[in-house]
Amino acid sequence: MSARFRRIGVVGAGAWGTALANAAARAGREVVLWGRDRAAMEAMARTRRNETHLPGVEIAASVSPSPSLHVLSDCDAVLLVVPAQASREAAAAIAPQLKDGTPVVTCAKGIERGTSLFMTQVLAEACPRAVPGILSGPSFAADVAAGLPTAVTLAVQDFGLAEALCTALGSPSFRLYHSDDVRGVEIGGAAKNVLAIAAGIVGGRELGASAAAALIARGFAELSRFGRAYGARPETLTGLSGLGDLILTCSSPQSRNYALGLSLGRTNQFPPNGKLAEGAFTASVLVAMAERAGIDMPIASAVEAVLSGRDDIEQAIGSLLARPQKAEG
Ligand SMILES: NC(=O)C1=CN([C@@H]2O[C@H](COP(=O)(O)OP(=O)(O)OC[C@H]3O[C@@H](n4cnc5c(N)ncnc54)[C@H](OP(=O)(O)O)[C@@H]3O)[C@@H](O)[C@H]2O)C=CC1
Ligand SMILES: O=C(CO)COP(=O)(O)O
Repeated sequence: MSARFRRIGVVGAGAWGTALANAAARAGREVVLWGRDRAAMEAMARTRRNETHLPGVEIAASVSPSPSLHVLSDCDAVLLVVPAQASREAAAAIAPQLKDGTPVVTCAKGIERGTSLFMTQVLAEACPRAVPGILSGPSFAADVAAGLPTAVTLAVQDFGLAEALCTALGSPSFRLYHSDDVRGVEIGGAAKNVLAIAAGIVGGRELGASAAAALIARGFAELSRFGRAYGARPETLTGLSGLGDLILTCSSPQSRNYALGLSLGRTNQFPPNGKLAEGAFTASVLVAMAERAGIDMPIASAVEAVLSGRDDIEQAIGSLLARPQKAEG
């Protein structure tokens, strides 16, 4: 039993929040799962299911779903698991409840539009008394909830705290690697979502396995260039939260970002189900930040041009094929 992190708060009862609540319970923690929809949280407490966001999964006995923010006041650490663009609002809402110095680990993958801030920077502004961290890596909520083997990275500036949090939340099926490269971890998660939309387009247009592999390799070059410019360490970019998550998200229709691209590639239409694809919200801010830093990101730029309606899919694919790099890197 981790005496330091007995009680964990999970803020956001979507697919990933619910899966992480169960993972923390599996690690032996007492968990409160907060969601903003009172009726949904009451139903979750009663039925032990979250059929809206994570169907077919039983919520563990040591997870207490609640619509009340007060339940966070005696949490030893909090996971913030809402969409990237909602993170500021959610962090500000929980801030008055938390004890000074509570670790708050954001699990969102994106960059805030309007401010161009990474997720832990948003946290630092909206919840200044918390210690910010980030959890990211290749992990579908359904896989984690099913207890399938997954491995992700949790980064906090204080390496010892990162290690302690990993010990408290990890289990044999949910392996947590600790890091103090906060920026590197958050960049990987944000950038890979945009690149996965391009991978989906390539899949949807049936351009072949060779093109799919080229897209991942060249996408990784873009992610790495962006990461280097914004302070990521090389070993983080080649690790779980960078290359690892890029490979997962660029190769599986289970990914909502890939599925968005797949639909665009097949039918030129957005998918009808309206599921959260973070890359669609991150593309414009990622490309603008790349331009400001003087970085070439042709794949991300092609995605942004399609999403903003400037290019159709044929133009986007054409611009990718027409822009060979002089040298790799
Ligand atoms: N699903 C996955 O496999 C993984 C997801 N992630 C990341 O986790 C983040 C969340 O994704 P995921 O859980 O899948 O998304 P979902 O769409 O399943 O759930 C999002 C949840 O956030 C809640 N929410 C939205 N806005 C607010 C707000 N302003 N205040 C409070 N709660 C809010 C929603 O509430 P309501 O139901 O009321 O709308 C919903 O419960 C994303 O950044 C995603 O990239 C990371 C790894 C894996
Ligand atoms: O981040 C994820 C897996 O690591 C989930 O990917 P999607 O958000 O594209 O579904």
